[in-house]
Parts: sequence; structure tokens; C-alpha cells
Amino acid sequence: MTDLQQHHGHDNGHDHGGSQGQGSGHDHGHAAGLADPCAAPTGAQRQWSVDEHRADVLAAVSPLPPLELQLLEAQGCLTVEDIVSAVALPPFDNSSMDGYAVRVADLAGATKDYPSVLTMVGDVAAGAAALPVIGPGQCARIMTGAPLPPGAEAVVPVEWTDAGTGTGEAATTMAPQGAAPVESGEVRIFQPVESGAFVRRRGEDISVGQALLPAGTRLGPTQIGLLAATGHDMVRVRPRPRVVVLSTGSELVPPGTPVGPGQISDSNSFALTAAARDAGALAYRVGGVPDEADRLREVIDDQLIRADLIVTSGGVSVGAYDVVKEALGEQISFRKLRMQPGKPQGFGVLEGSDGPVPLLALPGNPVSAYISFELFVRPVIRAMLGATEVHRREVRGSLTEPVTSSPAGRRQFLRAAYDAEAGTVTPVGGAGSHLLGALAQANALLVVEEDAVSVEAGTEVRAILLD
Ligand SMILES: Nc1nc2c(c(=O)[nH]1)N[C@H]1C(S)=C(S)[C@@H](COP(=O)(O)OP(=O)(O)OC[C@H]3O[C@@H](n4cnc5c(N)ncnc54)[C@H](O)[C@@H]3O)O[C@H]1N2
Ligand code: MOO
Repeated sequence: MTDLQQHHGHDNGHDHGGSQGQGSGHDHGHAAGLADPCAAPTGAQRQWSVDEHRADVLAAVSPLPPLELQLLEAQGCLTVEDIVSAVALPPFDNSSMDGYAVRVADLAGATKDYPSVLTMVGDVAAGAAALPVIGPGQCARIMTGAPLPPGAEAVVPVEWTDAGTGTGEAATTMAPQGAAPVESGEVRIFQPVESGAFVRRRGEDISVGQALLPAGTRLGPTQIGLLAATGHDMVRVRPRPRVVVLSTGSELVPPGTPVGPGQISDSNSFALTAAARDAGALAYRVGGVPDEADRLREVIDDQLIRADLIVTSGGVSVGAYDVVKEALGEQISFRKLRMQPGKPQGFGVLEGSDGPVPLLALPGNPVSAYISFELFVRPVIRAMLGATEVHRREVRGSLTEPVTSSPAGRRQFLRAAYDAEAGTVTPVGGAGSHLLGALAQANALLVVEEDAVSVEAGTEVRAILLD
């Protein structure tokens, strides 16, 4: 089955579940335009598709200019040039065991009963610079990571020896420094060894001039480790975008503060800041700006100095206190999208002290804000980071139960659980844009295409993975 089997319908003009109790979402004017493909709505009537809006937003942003950052500051960033190694790894032949550096011929035929007895001429610790020369019949105690001394061809682990105790017993550990004969005396070795055994050769991991990481590599812990191992302290990357997240609404109080009548805890600034960090940004949360246009304008002007991107939530609809519209209406264009939730969106570019700063104004309903972030803000952050793939991974799966909630003419994004093993997509909770409980259970967004009003169980559907 395919999602072509989703049932098509005419826009009934309701924000299904999305705006119950908030004006009930009457949309008659726009719906009429959408239902008739011959009509070409213009001006205030025009509605944009998700893809059109996303393309417009992405067209206005570019990757941030590269910077030299210290390794740990560059975690999660993408490199901008091929990085080659100026050094070999390992930098010198060294021991992979605590034991004795030996010449192979000296151990020929060694057994438990007839061990080879070698004279110790030195003790080589990791970091040793001056090395003893190992001649015939001689050996040196050596530690893991210590340079193989000249003359030695292999290392025997201490467990193959008596560690210089003279007891004839295999050692289980090395005598601590100073506690037993170390640089002198004899050691019994109970078996032969092959040339090169327990030796890690110079350059066997990385050779001088070898390509380490191609341009565009995301720096995770292992890549940072490799750069450190090859002596890099700085790396040229596109920096994390600095994203200022601010929520508007006079009803908002910070979580932890008792809520008074009509008040709610501000959750959007937390969810969106976390989402921005998750996308790779350096995010700053500015919570609860009251519904006063002058105040909001002031806060935004203050924040511009530290922002590569500003994300607001709330105040973009048609209410009397839709403060983002009031404060930024000149510089930001507000539009309605053919999606649910997330219909009202604002986007524009402000002038910051260091250049243009894009601003995305998301709707205030918490699920609308989060889904809008996933669809529009996350790709912007990824694009600023220099990623070539900016979108979340999409999968297809079999719908386990019917969906009947989708408004015609809108692409609906439902919270869902994707089971990779079973290849199924199960809606979680309702379509309401205030239903945060189910959002926290979901690992995917089920996409119900614009022209479908319902989808039968068993239909193959599209889902956007959230992790
Ligand atoms: N007459 C109409 N009313 C509404 C329409 C419409 O087309 N005509 N659209 C509805 C849709 S769809 C949405 S979405 C919302 C968007 O409204 P705003 O962006 O102006 O958001 P607010 O009114 O400020 O808040 C909406 C809702 O979300 C809660 N909220 C806001 N901020 C936060 C926050 N930081 N943390 C938690 N919750 C928050 C707020 O209390 C409201 O309940 O408009 C519909 N109305
Ligand atoms: O339903 Mo609104 O579209 O909740 O974002």
C-alpha cells in the first residue's frame, strides 16, 4: 500500500485539534482558495506549503565563516578543509606489553625447564629518552608504550618470565621500581618469541602526510582524539551558530515559580533551547518576554549582538496581543502555511552589528513551536554549521491504526512512535497543538499529506525521525 491511498477531502476550514478553544480556527477565506486549484490566492489570502516556506528560509541563510577553534570548542562542528598528519603514529617503535625487550636469537629453544637467562642492562619506562643498547645475551625491562631500545627485536611479556626473581616461577606482575633487581641481574624467559612480537611500529597507525579527516567531517570524540594524537591543538571549522531563543507571553512564568491565575510555566523557551543545542547550536534562552511590543523590540535589539539566529515563540497569530507581529511587522514577514500544527509563521532578516541576523518567529502553541523548530529552524542551524544534509532522516512504515484527524489542504504532522524492527508507525496522542505529554513519548512525526483527510491502517506512511 502507498500513501496515495490516504483519503482525500476538501478543507473544512477547521484547525483539527490544533486550536480548539483558541478561536476554533475558522479559516473560511483561505480554505476556499485552496480547495479550488484554479483560484490563485494572493496577498493576505495566500498560504504557503511547508516546502515553499522551508526553501525561502534556507535561501536566506548561509554557512557561518570558518574559525580556528580549540579542539574541545570545536566538538560537534564541521571541518572546512582536508586535514593531513604532520607526524607518524605511533611516533616511534614501542612496546605493547610490560615485559622485557630482547633479541630473538637469545630465546631460541627456551622452555619452562630450560629457560634462557638474560642479563638486564636497563629499565625503559614510557617517556624514556636515553635508551640502553641491547647486545647478545642482554635484555631491558620495558613498560607499555616505552620506546624499543636499539638492538632489541621483540618484547616478551612479564608473564613469560620470572621477572628477575630467580624462582623459576612465571611472574604475574612486574616488581615495582626499586623493589627488585631492575637495571641489573638476570631474568629467566620461558619461551621463544618472534621478531616484532609485542612491538607497535612507528607509523603503523598513521603515516606522515596521511589524510586524517576530509573537509566536512563532524568532530565527535574520536575525531577530536585523533587530532589531539597528531598534535593539533586548534582546528578550522564552521563555529556553532549562536542562537537566541526567546518566548513571548504575559502569561508565562519560569518553571519553578508558582503559577498564578491564568499563568503557565514557560516551556517553549526550554524545549527550543534544548532543540537548538541538539541541532548543534550554542543556544541562549531568554524566557518570558511580556506582550509589550516596545519591551520585545528592546530585548531583541539587546540580543542581536550575540546572535547568529533569533528564534521567538508566540505572538504571531491574529490576537490582540500578538506582540511579535507588532514589534517586528516591518522587518519580518508573517505568513500562513498549509500545515497543522504550525500554521502561522514569521521570518525575516534583522540587521545585527556584525551583519544580517535571521529571525524565525514560531507560533506559541508548544507542539506547534516544537514541530516548526524541527521543520524550519533545525535545517537553518545545520546549514549555518555547513552541513550538506540539513534535514532529519525520513523513513516509511506501515501505519498501525487509522488516522482521521487531518485537515484537507494542510500537511499534518502527528506525534508517532516508529518501530524500526517492525517497520511500523503508530500515532501517539491526539493532534492538538497543546498536547505536550504525547510529544514527549514520540520518536517520530507522522506526515499526513496535504490532500488527505484520513489514512487507513496498513497504509505505508512517511515519518520524520526525531532522534
Ligand atoms: N482567530 C484565530 N486564532 C488563532 C489562529 C487563527 O488563525 N485565528 N491560529 C491558531 C494557531 S493555529 C496557533 S498555532 C496559535 C498561534 O498563536 P501565537 O503564536 O500568537 O501564540 P500565543 O497566542 O502567544 O500562544 C498560543 C498558546 O501557546 C501558549 N504558549 C505561548 N508561549 C508559550 C510558552 N513559552 N510556553 C508554553 N506555552 C506557551 C499560550 O499560552 C497559548 O495557549 O494561534 C491560534 N489562534
Ligand atoms: O495549530 Mo497551530 O497551526 O496550533 O500551529
